[in-house]
Amino acid sequence: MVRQECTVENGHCVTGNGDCMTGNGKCAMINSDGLALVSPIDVSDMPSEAVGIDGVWYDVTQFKKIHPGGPIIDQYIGKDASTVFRAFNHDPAFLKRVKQVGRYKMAQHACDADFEKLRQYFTERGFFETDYVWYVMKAFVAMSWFIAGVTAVLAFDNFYIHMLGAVLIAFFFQQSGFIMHDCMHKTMTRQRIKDQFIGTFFGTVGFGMSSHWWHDEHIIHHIVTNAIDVTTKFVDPQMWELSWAQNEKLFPLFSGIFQYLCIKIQHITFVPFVVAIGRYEILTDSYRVERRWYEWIAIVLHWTWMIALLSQLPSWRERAIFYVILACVEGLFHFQLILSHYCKAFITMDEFHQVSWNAFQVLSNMNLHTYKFMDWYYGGLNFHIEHHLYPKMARKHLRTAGPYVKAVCEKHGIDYEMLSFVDALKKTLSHMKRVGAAYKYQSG
Ligand code: HEM
Repeated sequence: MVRQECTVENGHCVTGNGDCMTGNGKCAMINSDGLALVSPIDVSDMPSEAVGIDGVWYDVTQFKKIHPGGPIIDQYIGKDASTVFRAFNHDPAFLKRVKQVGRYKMAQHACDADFEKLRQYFTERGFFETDYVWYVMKAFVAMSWFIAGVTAVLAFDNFYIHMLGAVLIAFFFQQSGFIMHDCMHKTMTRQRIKDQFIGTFFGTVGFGMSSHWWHDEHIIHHIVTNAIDVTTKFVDPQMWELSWAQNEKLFPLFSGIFQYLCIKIQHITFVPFVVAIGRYEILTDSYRVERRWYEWIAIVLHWTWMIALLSQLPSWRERAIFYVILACVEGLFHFQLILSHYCKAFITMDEFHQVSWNAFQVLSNMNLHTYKFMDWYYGGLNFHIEHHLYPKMARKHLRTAGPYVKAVCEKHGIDYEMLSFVDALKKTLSHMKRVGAAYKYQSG
């Protein structure tokens, strides 16, 4: 950690920890990624398990057990959660459910006020509202891929058309995945139960993975993106795999000769692994953990239609090839999420609570540069920085939000990165190679 020159306005440090009382411009601490750090809050007199919002401690000892956002709230006990509370569009009225148990001195990052102003501007422009006509079209597109895929299997007696059917079904999976993503962020009807139901229809019955399992992991991924606590082995669950380490900070989680060999050749295995086993991995991961009966009904429904479709193919060989093609094409779609994060900043949980949450969302994300007409293919999530900063924003508005977010980043010197898919892949592969080379063997 080093000290950086900081900007002083009206006697206050506007770059870093807000303690620049001397005005000598040398007081803000920055970490190795160049992020300004604020001093940790003094919690010595915090009376109970409390979360800080806008300078007030709220006792969550009981509430955390029923918090709809899940146990991730634990990570904010004794911490200031004002930014993340707003990022998930919590209604301030929710706070009436919890008791105030004290006050604390907030330390603010200069950029946060601008990101918040942007939120208000986007709210006024209706970016957090649902366009139902747009969603009807999205559902129509997804179902069209499905009908085309099924028709290719049922109406033709030709091997190659059957395999084309596998590709079409993979596109149905992709579009269903995006709709499930919206629903699990509650950005469709914006009503919890309805969105979860629609999300389960597209994500579990359609795509085949447990949508609620995915939601539970995804919420954590959004809040502690690219973060790790080595002591407790707590890590962004969507950003770590057993077979590669995309950042040096993940090294303590790996050991043994098998993982050593995997990491050493990770830049070679990365693409084939994602394509060939990505789908099987995500499905089996979700089945291993899932215990909710309604999810299991949806999983059975998925396999019912899938087996019924496969049974229409003339031989076991053709069925096997069909599913492998379908899984590989769907595996290709996984790159989008991976490329948006893998070569970006990683952070320890200690530092995580000292940096600006907004600034770190920008630094731990990358946008994919593409033409507007291709947004359907990326589900609009090619504007991943905007999605992470404003997870409740309707995805049809992410592209429009882009230039505004970029302007705030430029104002505050935060590196806003946007690369083409090919450049992002090249950068990720050379990053994986460099990280793999740095890994030293650790016995298990
Ligand atoms: C005392 C403070 C808090 C209260 C009273 C509270 C309350 C709530 C409520 C009522 C919801 C449901 C909103 C809805 O369905 O529209 C919710 C959702 C959520 N909360 Fe909190 N929350 C608090 C703090 C936090 C903190 C500190 C975090 C981050 C670590 C967080 C993360 C979330 C997330 C991610 C969701 C959305 C879950 C989803 O979309 O399924 N909350 N919270």
